[in-house]
Amino acid sequence: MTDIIDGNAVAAEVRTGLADAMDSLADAGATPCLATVLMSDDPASETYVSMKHNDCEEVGIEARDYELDPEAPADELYATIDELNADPSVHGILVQMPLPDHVDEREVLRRVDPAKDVDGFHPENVGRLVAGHPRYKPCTPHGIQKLLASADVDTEGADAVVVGRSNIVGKPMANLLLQKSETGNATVTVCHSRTADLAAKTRAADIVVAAAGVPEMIDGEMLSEGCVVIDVGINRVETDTEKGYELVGDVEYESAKEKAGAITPVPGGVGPMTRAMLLWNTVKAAGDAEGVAVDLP
Ligand SMILES: NC(=O)C1=CN([C@@H]2O[C@H](COP(=O)(O)OP(=O)(O)OC[C@H]3O[C@@H](n4cnc5c(N)ncnc54)[C@H](OP(=O)(O)O)[C@@H]3O)[C@@H](O)[C@H]2O)C=CC1
Ligand SMILES: Nc1nc(=O)c2c([nH]1)NC[C@@H]1CN(c3ccc(C(=O)N[C@@H](CCC(=O)O)C(=O)O)cc3)C=[N+]21
Repeated sequence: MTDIIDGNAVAAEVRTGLADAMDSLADAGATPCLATVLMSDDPASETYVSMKHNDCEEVGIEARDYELDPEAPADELYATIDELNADPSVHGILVQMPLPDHVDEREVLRRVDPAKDVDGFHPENVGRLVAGHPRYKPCTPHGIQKLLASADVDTEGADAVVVGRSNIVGKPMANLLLQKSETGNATVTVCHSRTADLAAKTRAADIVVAAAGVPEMIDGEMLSEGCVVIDVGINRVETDTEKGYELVGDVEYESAKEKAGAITPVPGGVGPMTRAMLLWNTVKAAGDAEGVAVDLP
């Protein structure tokens, strides 16, 4: 029987598990606060930001919403970040990606105070992760670690293939799996659009993490019997339905499910975990900033 890894359920456990830390912070008179900054009118980005606000409300994190006109000068965004960096009541800052073309994304990532960088994208936090002493793990790979643990997947000595080498998913995922730690110790191969024979790599893998952004590119033929499949892809594919689109992953779910020992669905797999780990990082940020020891799930 294939184990369908339920991201909604594991994410709900993470949110419930944050209650102890929230209590410790409340005892110290502190309320964690996340500021989200949206400079886009892309409907998907708007949906994600509003879901993040709902999540915050559920666990008692204060969420502040900053919205900038996508046509506004980049300096306005930089000034907003500076203001949030300087505000001691803000513990975490999330600048929703992608940003308009005229904004220098690298400048944005450098500009966020690394102590408030709950995405884990600042070069200092990236360096700490690679060096093996992370402060904030990027939410998607961190969430995937929790999903693997929930399904009792032993990464030690496993052959893991990560498809995709982006700074927000592929690279940090590969680094975490490689880490000399309980949730690492895998032998990691990172594939990308120039990989010569992707199917040969994925077929040799015990764990496949698909994060390419190409709908259903990995099918059952490309997988070995009993492997673990983590589908990060969130692709909107047009349909005749009322919504006008359907979400599909980077994995062809039906054929992959026949081969896999465990698999994450889309939606309801990695996505909810990304949001849950954002809360986790925000509570950690608040604990660090307020000098309160917090017990995190
Ligand atoms: N579930 C969640 O919480 C999240 C989901 N996502 C989703 O995950 C997917 C990936 O996101 P992100 O990492 O930001 O994407 P990027 O577009 O930044 O990176 C995609 C990576 O996949 C590689 N790639 C593209 N096509 C192929 C191919 N045919 N074969 C092998 N590799 C390929 C690219 O290679 P190259 O470097 O050579 O161009 C690149 O390294 C998207 O669908 C995104 O929506 C993203 C973040 C969070
Ligand atoms: N600074 C920044 N940090 C991010 O973490 C970040 C970002 N920018 N830009 C975009 C990507 C994408 N991302 C998702 C998070 C949750 C779902 C999610 O919750 N998905 C639900 C479905 C959502 C729906 O219904 O549309 C699911 O898979 O079940 C998806 C995608 C975070 N990202």
